Amino acid sequence: MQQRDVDIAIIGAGSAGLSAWHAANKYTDNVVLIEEGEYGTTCARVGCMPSKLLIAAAERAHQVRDAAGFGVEVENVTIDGCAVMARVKHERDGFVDSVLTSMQRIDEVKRLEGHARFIDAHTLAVGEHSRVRARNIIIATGSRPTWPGIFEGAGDRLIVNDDIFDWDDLPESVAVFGPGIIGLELGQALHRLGVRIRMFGIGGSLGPFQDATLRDYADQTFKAEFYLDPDAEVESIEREGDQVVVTFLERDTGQRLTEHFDYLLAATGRRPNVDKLALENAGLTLDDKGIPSFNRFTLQCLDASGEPSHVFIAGDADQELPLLHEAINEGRIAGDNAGRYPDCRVTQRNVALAIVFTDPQIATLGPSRGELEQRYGGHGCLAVGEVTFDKQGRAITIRENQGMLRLYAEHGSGQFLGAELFGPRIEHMAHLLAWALEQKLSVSRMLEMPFYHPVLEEGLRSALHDLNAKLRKGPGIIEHCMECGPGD
Ligand SMILES: Cc1cc2nc3c(=O)[nH]c(=O)nc-3n(C[C@H](O)[C@H](O)[C@H](O)COP(=O)(O)OP(=O)(O)OC[C@H]3O[C@@H](n4cnc5c(N)ncnc54)[C@H](O)[C@@H]3O)c2cc1C
Ligand SMILES: NC(=O)c1ccc[n+]([C@@H]2O[C@H](COP(=O)([O-])OP(=O)(O)OC[C@H]3O[C@@H](n4cnc5c(N)ncnc54)[C@H](O)[C@@H]3O)[C@@H](O)[C@H]2O)c1
Repeated sequence: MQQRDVDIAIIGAGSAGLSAWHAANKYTDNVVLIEEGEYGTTCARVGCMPSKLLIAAAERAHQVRDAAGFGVEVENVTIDGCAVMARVKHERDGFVDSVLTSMQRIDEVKRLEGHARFIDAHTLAVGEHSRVRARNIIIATGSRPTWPGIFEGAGDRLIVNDDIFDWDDLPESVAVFGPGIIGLELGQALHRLGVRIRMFGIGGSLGPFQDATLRDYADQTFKAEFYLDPDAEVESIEREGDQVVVTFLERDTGQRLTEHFDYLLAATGRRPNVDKLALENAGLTLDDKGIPSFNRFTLQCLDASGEPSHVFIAGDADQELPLLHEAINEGRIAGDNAGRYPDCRVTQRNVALAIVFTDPQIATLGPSRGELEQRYGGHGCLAVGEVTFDKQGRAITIRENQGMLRLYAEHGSGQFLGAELFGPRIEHMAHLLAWALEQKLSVSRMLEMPFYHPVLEEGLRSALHDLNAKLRKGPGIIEHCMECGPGD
């Protein structure tokens, strides 16, 4: 049994762990990075990057098929599933390689391979081979997919996102369970690549939407493209030969259908990897899901008496905002504070920003609609402005005139509070709005910003006009805005 004494031990060499490692190394070179699985990060291996590669192929297929709408005839569009997957895997391997190359800068003696668990508040066991005693510990263990027991009926035809990126060819059919972020992104991409899909949800929830108006709009939009039932009645899931047999009531007809699929994709949420850390030995306060309670500005976990401890948590492991940029920011804050401990600094956190790479794209920024309702709704202080893209000029020119924006602001101050967005190329507009939110701009001030013509952001300007009118700080757009160009 190897015994190590270190200043800082980091559990997990994912995006949060690597970011923590770089920050902590500015304070001490006695840091150890512990990893139980493959190096390369979830983001590069099975998350953000391969999913966006698959989506990019699907977008191209969709554009080619849609070309006829512009008078451009493309005949015999075929999808070569093997070529699609070969590109996904080739580019994915490139992203993983770049992570592995940067990891080579970490001295081998500073890495430990094996599963880490707490022996006591300052001691970790790593596999059966090492014990690490650390002044500070950073938990950066990420998350993993989770699914209900009924899916087990699918046997080894039950897959998660990781499995898709191992395929050599595209299958004929997939039953997608969970119209959340992963389900919508991957399900729509598979559909556009010619895979027969049905998408089943539970309780009506769809993507990250909290705004019911927007959720209904998006539901109708996606439903027009592929079979989607966010509140599905699935009666059974069974295995038959090499296939999964799903019996369900069809959304519009209520008819009982039994269909065969090659796979069942479970996209029903992720759980943080904190359940196998023996946290009961760490002397921390745990919440009702077994996740350490922590301060989001220092990333410090609370000890059993509720005081800031020497243990930190970052990335998907804390489940607060399971997104890549948050994992990196949190890793940096945790690494920095572990290095400074006990003189930990409170760090400014960015406004929440999340983008879903469906078509139309989805984005949320600022506090959720639920939080805003709680803070402002009951007092009649929340104003909502909206616009649809149906008649928006630029969106019509590119045949992407589907979508709706819902923007929120505070009555009185007129301050912009956040938004839920669904529309063409929303990733860019979401950044503009997140930056405006960071700057604490009022809606009137945002309307003073330059808007080019003809661009999708003119749709945003219309939503801002509507919001400003709801705030009673300016006129709404009654008909077409005379100051604007056509199709604002
Ligand atoms: C399909 C998919 C698509 C996504 N797309 C996006 C996107 O477009 N944009 C975006 O912002 N986010 C996206 N995400 C989310 C993003 O990938 C995660 O938020 C991010 O990768 C989390 O990083 P992390 O460091 O917390 O976890 P990870 O990168 O998973 O690292 C955790 C590491 O800890 C290790 N570990 C766990 N337990 C132990 C232990 N006990 N001992 C030792 N090691 C351990 C694991 O093996 C793992 O390597 C996506 C996720 C998925 C699944
Ligand atoms: N573009 C991005 O930034 C991106 C992309 C992918 C993943 N992610 C991250 O990964 C996280 C996890 O994504 P996810 O899609 O797995 O989780 P999610 O929470 O977004 O969605 C899970 C969905 O599954 C549904 N569901 C739950 N149980 C079900 C059941 N029994 N049958 C049918 N549906 C069921 C839920 O109602 C929900 O709609 C996200 O929260 C996000 O932070 C981000």
